[in-house]
Amino acid sequence: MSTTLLKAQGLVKHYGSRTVVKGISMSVFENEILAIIGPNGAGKSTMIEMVLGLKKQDAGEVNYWNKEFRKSVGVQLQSTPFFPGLTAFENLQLFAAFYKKKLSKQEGIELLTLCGLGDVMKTEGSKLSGGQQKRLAIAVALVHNPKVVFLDEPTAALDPVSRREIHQLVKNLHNRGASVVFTSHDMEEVSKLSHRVMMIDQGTIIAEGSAIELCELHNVKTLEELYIKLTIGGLE
Ligand SMILES: Nc1ncnc2c1ncn2[C@@H]1O[C@H](COP(=O)(O)OP(=O)(O)OP(=O)(O)O)[C@@H](O)[C@H]1O
Repeated sequence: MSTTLLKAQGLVKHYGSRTVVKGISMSVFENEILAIIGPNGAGKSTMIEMVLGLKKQDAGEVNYWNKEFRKSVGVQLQSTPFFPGLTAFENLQLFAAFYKKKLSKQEGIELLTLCGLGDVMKTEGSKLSGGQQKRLAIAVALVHNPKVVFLDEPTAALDPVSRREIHQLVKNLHNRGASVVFTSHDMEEVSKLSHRVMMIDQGTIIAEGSAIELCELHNVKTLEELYIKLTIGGLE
């Protein structure tokens, strides 16, 4: 039985009169790749932000495997603001300092190269292309060698080769023992990468299990078919 690294129970979030997360419970286990999927506006990012303590929930609680969890969690949100005037490398150094980690030049070069930014280390972070900024956000999420990494749409807006590189990066993180929680709208990517899938619609979990289990259970061939079946009731 794997260790539970994080357990969220009964999370609720209201915005004005709208309830966008309606009592979601979730766990993250050691060394798993968990995909959170669902339509735009389903509540995925809000859920992740509450789990990370970046947004305050209106009800429910989140427990981590230890009180110092922030030191062991890496986060790439959908948009990461980089510090103006600082290069990609300097941004990475600055984020490392937030985690009280001294980043050697060699470590910084290796991480940026791993994230496909070897050629643009000296370019100002805020002037990188959209896809490169996404990669820098992922590098920042990994700078302190975290045990759990949350990646919110890590491959959105990336070209096909860059996507594959991010897939490899996720596999590498898993191989070195980390857990990865990611969101994506690419069902093929989710099927290939994840061990477990959590499908959210309108603020509630509508399916949970491995992609294979879920397809068998709902008698469909692909996760995309399942997604369509469960979220809009199937195509005629
Ligand atoms: N700060 C906010 N104020 C008001 N409404 C918000 C706020 N943040 C999010 N919402 C609303 O909450 C709902 C859930 O948003 P969320 O970003 O969690 O969805 P998502 O599942 O991550 O969507 P996507 O796939 O498009 O990223 C949406 O209807 C969104 O408009």
